[in-house]
Amino acid sequence: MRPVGSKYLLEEPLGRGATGTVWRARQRETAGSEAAVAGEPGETVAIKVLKEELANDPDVVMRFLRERSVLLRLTHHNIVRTRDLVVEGDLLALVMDLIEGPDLHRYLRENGPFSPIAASLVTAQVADALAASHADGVVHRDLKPANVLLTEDENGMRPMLTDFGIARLADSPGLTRTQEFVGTPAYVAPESAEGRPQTSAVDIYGAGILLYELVSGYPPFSGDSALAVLHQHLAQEPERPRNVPDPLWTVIEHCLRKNPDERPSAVNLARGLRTVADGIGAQATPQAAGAALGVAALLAPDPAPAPVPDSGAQGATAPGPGAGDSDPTQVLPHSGAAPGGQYDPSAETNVLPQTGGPQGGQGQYDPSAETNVMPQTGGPQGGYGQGGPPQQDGPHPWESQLRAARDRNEQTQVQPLDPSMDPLRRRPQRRAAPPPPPQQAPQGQQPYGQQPYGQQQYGPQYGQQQPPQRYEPQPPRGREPRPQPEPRQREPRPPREPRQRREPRQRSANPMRIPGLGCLKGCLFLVVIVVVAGVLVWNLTDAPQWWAEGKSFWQSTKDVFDQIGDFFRQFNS
Ligand SMILES: Nc1ncnc2c1ncn2[C@@H]1O[C@H](COP(=O)(O)OP(=O)(O)OP(=O)(O)O)[C@@H](O)[C@H]1O
Repeated sequence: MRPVGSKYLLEEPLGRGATGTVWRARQRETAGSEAAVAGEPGETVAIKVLKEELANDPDVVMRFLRERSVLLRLTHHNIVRTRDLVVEGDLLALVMDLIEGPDLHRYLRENGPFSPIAASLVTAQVADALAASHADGVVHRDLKPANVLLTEDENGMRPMLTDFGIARLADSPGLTRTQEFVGTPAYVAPESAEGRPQTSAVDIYGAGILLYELVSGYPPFSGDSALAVLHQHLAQEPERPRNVPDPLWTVIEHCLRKNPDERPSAVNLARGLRTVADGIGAQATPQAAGAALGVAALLAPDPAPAPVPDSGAQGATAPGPGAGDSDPTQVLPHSGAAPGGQYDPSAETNVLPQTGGPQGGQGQYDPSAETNVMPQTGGPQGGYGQGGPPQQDGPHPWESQLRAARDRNEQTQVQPLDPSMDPLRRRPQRRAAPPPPPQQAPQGQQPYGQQPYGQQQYGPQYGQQQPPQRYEPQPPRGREPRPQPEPRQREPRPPREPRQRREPRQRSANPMRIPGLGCLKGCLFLVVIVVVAGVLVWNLTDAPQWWAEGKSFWQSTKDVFDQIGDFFRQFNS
């Protein structure tokens, strides 16, 4: 088990994403006052260990430190709580509450789409989480089913939004220096795709895509390359799935407006979705049904959406052809086309190469726009705060703070582990072989049930049309291994001996195949041998004479016994 800081021990990898690996971990000691949750020794937690590329990027590290208090104070019923942030040597880690349930992406894959009511209620809770974070000035920016974990409480399934602030960390000037774009093509808002300034409305767009996917089983825009998907976000209107009732479609359509100013605020989205859920069931009162039909009136936009710091600073985001959006989460630029062509809803945060657009955008970072709570001890020196490209040379303005943070943790380091024993070097094991990719229902086709529209969608209860909608806690399941490059530190394996090619099985030259002939042949062969041997013995030896003698011997023996028998018969009579 690998220690993280002095307080935590990594136990088992839970999964790997674009920005790092999430581990099940255990608390060794109560955390200090810098942690949001002190915790108890022995408590289980989840720890996201950020990737080396991120941990080694000074800009990411500085953001990590600066945003520490923002992340730690973000608490809500539907947000996975960040308990602590750890900086240890070259390791950056977020300590979170451990959520035992699956994420929405996996749940969808295993259980199929939600009923319109269930989809509305789940998304309403996600909107609650967004409303709380937007009120705090925090925009998620990577809303997608994989970032919504499901837990269960007394009220049933509870979605918990995770990965807050991670997209922001990954989207550092340091990384954009390398001409990359962080995002998940299927969920990227048009303004993000174009590199325009972003606000909290990008999360509403993400919520709209998520809602669409929950109710249909597939996201509205797909294609054989990330570029194709991004173009659809920009230019194509989503096609309405047939099972979506009018009021729910009104909500989805508002969330997916190309113009961010026309999307509802998170608060209004949550309210609208609950109104829809109340009004589309078979047992809805006429009043509730009427309110649901008038939901558009509830979907007023946010008059003061939270801005995304640095947004619009990345330049254009048109990814190069072949930047397949079905690739697994990656941080390094893609090369080559996506295997399989079509968009895979399991696609995770992708980092897409940028092939054009305004240059030097990454230099427009404005520290004042950050939701920064930690005192800034000096602005970036002529670097990303000045509009020019970030300075790589010279000490980073935050370096002393970083060193102090590292020093705090360095003393807690335990003996370095043998690389082969180091769980950080191991690949996640828990996932079983990935199930076959979900079949995308053809556009406009009913994904579940065959009932005509109007009968099926107005089920009285949450999940009525799809009984397995409630999340049943399941025994620990394997997690699918993601195709990842081998960790760099691993010892090179000795080249394997090429396997000996097996000789193909020889078959009889006889083209006629008689079943059982193999055995029959053996028997016939034996009979022939016995007959030939008999003939030879009969003709070449004195066997006929022995036979005659033997015969006469047996005859004489028989005569003796006959005489004895006669004697006794006479004696008796
Ligand atoms: N707090 C948590 N408790 C339990 N499991 C978690 C927690 N956070 C994340 N996970 C799981 O860990 C895995 C990896 O999470 P991560 O956020 O790195 O992946 P991702 O969202 O697919 O990637 P990314 O958004 O970085 O592309 C996911 O399967 C997720 O379900």
